[in-house]
Amino acid sequence: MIKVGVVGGTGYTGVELLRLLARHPGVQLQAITSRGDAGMAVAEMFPSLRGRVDLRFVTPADAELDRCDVVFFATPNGIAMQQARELVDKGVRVIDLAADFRIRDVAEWQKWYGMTHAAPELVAEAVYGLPERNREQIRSARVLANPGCYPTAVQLGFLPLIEAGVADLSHLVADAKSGVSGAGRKAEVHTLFAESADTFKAYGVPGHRHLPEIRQGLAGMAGKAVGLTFVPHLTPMIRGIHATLYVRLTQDVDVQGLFEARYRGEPFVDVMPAGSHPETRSVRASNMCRIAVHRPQGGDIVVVLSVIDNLVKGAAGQAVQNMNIMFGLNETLGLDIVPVSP
Ligand SMILES: NC(=O)C1=CN([C@@H]2O[C@H](COP(=O)(O)OP(=O)(O)OC[C@H]3O[C@@H](n4cnc5c(N)ncnc54)[C@H](OP(=O)(O)O)[C@@H]3O)[C@@H](O)[C@H]2O)C=CC1
Ligand SMILES: CC(=O)N[C@@H](CCC(=O)OP(=O)(O)O)C(=O)O
Repeated sequence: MIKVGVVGGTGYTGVELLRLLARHPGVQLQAITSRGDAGMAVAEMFPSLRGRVDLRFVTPADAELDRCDVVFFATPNGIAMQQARELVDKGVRVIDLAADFRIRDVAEWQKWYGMTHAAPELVAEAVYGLPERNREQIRSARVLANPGCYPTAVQLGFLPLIEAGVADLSHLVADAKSGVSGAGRKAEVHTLFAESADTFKAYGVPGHRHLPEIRQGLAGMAGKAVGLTFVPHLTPMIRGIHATLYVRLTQDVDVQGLFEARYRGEPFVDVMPAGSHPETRSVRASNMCRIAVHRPQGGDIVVVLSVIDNLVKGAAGQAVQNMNIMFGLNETLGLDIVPVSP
């Protein structure tokens, strides 16, 4: 059994991790932290976990995380980087759901995240956990940077076209919409029901912190820098990301065949039949990314539609997928979930 610690068990990605780990046959939950609710039974805060998780929250200081085999950080940016060194030195593997280890250029990270990096030497060795791209490196990772939610949906949608060298790399466009749980559980005015329901808006147009992460990933696929416009939107739904991507083809290819070939055998990417329009509802609560590819009126613009659940393939589910790979388990263990519909 893999002994697991979760730092940040009271947040949305934290409770999603608990939902997945509680039914994972290879895992034993060892410690779940909360600073403010230490002492409370986890199942008292989250009755959905009654009969599944019998631990109480403990403070991070009391969690004895060094007794774990792996620790998930489901915490705000800037927390994992303070504790990862000590854990890794004690042989504990770290999976960070935040962005501390995602950007290889530390100066670039510091610019976008507005803080000084506490463990730049670990950034160099950290592995970016997008299994469809980095599966081999993930196996031996000691520090795993779990991708952001928008970056997961966007990168999986662009990947086959960029790897095949058929995309105009100077003008990639990603128009993405997220449910409100993407902003986390902490209280903020813009996520109040009366502020976020029955309305729709873009944000972060001049520059969102996922822009450098996506650009880095796409440049890695292309072998050179890419030009990307990324516009996130907040939609009045709880879960889900819908990314609409626009790519100009530089040569005539069978795009449907290209996507099907690239993702054949991938357990968590479903290339839908030509002409499909995937809904976020079709992946809700599951680790699946569903993709449809269009070429409107047979022109040279490809429109890719990519949907994920931001809390699962966009966070906790992908983190468990990465843990499975890191520990040599079947990659789908604990993740065989039929989406909730409606
Ligand atoms: N929501 C989403 O869809 C996605 C989120 N992410 C990333 O995952 C991380 C967690 O997000 P999310 O679950 O939404 O956030 P929440 O705000 O819902 O939860 C944050 C958690 O972190 C804990 N926490 C806060 N500060 C500290 C601290 N200084 N030390 C230890 N624990 C702390 C809180 O617990 P307590 O206060 O009880 O200690 C809480 O459990 C973030 O970095 C986010 O950017 C990534 C992809 C998608
Ligand atoms: C809807 C919403 O607010 N989404 C968040 C992104 C989700 C997230 O937490 O991503 P990171 O892990 O990279 O920080 C945002 O735009 O800030």
